[in-house]
Amino acid sequence: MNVLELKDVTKRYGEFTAVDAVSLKIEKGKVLSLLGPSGCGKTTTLRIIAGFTSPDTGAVEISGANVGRLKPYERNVGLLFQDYALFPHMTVAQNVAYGMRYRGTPKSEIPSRVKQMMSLVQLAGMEARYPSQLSGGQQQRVALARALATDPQIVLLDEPLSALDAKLRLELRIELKEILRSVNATTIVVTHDQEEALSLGDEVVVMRGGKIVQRGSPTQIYAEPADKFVAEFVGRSNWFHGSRRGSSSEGVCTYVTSEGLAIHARTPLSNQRDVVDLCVRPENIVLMGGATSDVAQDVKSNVLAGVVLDVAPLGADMHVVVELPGKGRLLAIRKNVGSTPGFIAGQPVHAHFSASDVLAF
Ligand SMILES: Nc1ncnc2c1ncn2[C@@H]1O[C@H](COP(=O)(O)OP(=O)(O)OP(=O)(O)O)[C@@H](O)[C@H]1O
Repeated sequence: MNVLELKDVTKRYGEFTAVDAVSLKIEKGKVLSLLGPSGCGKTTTLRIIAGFTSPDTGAVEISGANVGRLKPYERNVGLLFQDYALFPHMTVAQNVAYGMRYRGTPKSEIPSRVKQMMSLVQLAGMEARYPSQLSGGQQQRVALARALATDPQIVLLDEPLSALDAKLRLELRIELKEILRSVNATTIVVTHDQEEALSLGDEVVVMRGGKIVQRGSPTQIYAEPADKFVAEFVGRSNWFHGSRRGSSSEGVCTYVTSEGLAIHARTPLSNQRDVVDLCVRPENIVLMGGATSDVAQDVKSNVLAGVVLDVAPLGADMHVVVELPGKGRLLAIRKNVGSTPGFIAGQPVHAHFSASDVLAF
């Protein structure tokens, strides 16, 4: 059963189309991340669902009912918006209770519900404080408690963690995920941060220019991006621009870059164009030391000779930049290297990656 359905929703501001024929369904208990660059229409989509903005065409249905005529407070929606701060003159408890009073929850039930919400967001005991007496992270947790207090059919979170510093952001992200799962909240979370989108969402919807360009599981979005935009926007990548040489062998085409690099890529028949952009994820590149490669290069693998330019040990991962003399640079990421010896700048290496790990657009 779909808790929310958007049917062909369009919103224009003058000549400008902010949301362009967006259709979307979300099932009960699922978390959907809406990801895209600034200005792609994420917030407008959320505002349309919440009822703050009316679409020009299309329909919004919540649990099968068209809510087009309902005011925001009449829609059973919980909100945590960027510009929807806590009320500074109200205590934490009053803030959390706010939506319940509005929605006509019996007065006698409110204190116990506030208590329940405070313990859910791990702030029990802070009910009497004012927002100014809380840290940024605590304020966001109160805002989340306020959004969830009415047990809404759908929870809309717009950049819920963006105001926090990096460490707190990560901590609260994990907590947010747990809380949403524990109350089985059907949620749309808007973010321009790809890591946040991939880690929070059961599914990710990528938007560009008001349109949905791809919807899929976090793994699909990363491993099978629908186009160059998604591949560039989600995750890190190395790019080559190549022209096809000869015909394909076993589904693998060879492309030559303007710098003269030959790259083999497994490309579906439908996409064997003459000029393509090629993408290799840094995690798929294996580096081997030594000036000569013992691995025979066949059409299914790529072996590029280079020299280590820079090594950045980033915790468990190691980022290695390789200079391909006269032919550009490559970033390789070695995961979970732990205490294994790394590479050093100036060291000759060979970068190996399979043709099936090369995406062609
Ligand atoms: N009330 C308005 N009047 C005119 N243009 C608007 C209005 N609201 C939004 N827009 C435009 O619509 C586009 C989409 O805006 P929206 O806020 O939905 O983007 P977003 O993807 O949420 O971006 P961000 O990540 O920066 O918040 C933007 O180009 C914005 O300038």
